Amino acid sequence: MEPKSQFLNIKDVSTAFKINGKYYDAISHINLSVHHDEILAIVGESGCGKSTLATTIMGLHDPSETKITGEVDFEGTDLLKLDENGYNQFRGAKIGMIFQDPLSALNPLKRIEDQISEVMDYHTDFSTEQKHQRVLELLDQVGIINPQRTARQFPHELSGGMRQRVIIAIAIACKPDLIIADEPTTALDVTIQAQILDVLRAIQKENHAGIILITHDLGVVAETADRVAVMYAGQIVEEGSVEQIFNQPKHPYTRSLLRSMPQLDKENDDLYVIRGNVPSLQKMPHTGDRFAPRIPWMSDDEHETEPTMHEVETGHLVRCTCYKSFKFPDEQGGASA
Ligand SMILES: Nc1ncnc2c1ncn2[C@@H]1O[C@H](COP(=O)(O)OP(=O)(O)OP(=O)(O)O)[C@@H](O)[C@H]1O
Repeated sequence: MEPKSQFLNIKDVSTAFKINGKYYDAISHINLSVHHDEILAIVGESGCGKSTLATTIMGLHDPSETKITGEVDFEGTDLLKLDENGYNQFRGAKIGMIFQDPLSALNPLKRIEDQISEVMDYHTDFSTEQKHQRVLELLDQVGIINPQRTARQFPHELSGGMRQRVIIAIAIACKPDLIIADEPTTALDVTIQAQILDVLRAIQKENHAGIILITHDLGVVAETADRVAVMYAGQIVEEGSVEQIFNQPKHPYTRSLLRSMPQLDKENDDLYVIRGNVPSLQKMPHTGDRFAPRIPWMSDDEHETEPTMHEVETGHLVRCTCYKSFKFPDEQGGASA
């Protein structure tokens, strides 16, 4: 098999929001790449900066309220240098987006066909008939049973799962190389969730797209992703293949997330609860391991002062050397959780 080529390189990207006149980093010095033919999951609790990373790549921040540094190299173009017009050449065409809430992403007053055609109006010179055919093909590709009928319908006539399929159809209409899916299944029930993830996987295979899948749900990650980046408090704390992350998790945060995940085959009466909360932007520590306050039984000298990423195996990176001595209280005897 040919090695997968990387086409998105996020280099040292930080995004800060202006709060009461001062800038605070929501994501700090992110380095990450995405390859064709892969699903890269970004996981972490709410407030870790996952969506900020997605909206930074997509150029969706108001420059008067946000300070962004670094480089987002997409097939040779630094997206962060583009103005709104420049970005519009990429969004919808080479980069597709799928958000959590399909209802608010669709126009309630327009038929599904018109909403899918719109993106082609902008990025292709298809005739009306070509667009119509493509709409039917796309609806079929995302698993809609009766594309003719759905094309004529309005969003309120569709179920949540159907609407999310339509959003995916819009996102893939121009065969983008990159699809960013931010919590695409959170609003859906479990059965529909599985179907939508199947659709995403099929599209990734068919279109050779690279997909960034943002989720807080490790079950979704295990089911869907090829590679995983774990984010905590605006930083990537661990990155690796789905097998490396699930079978040999290293960072205390990754291990804590996995321990707090309900298991299908076990009684989940006393699931692990991660102490404390993700710090707010104003309270974000700038030195030391940002996760340290939530594992207070570890002593300061077990953490690096300025934690950096360490490659523990090919493609498996972990921030801070504290992973070497980290144990949960019940693994070391004595101290209580
Ligand atoms: N426009 C903004 N102005 C100020 N702070 C913001 C803004 N957008 C996000 N934040 C803050 O940045 C941090 C990261 O938020 P973000 O939404 O990226 O996290 P997330 O991991 O995607 O969480 P969720 O899963 O809840 O969406 C949070 O502390 C959030 O409150």
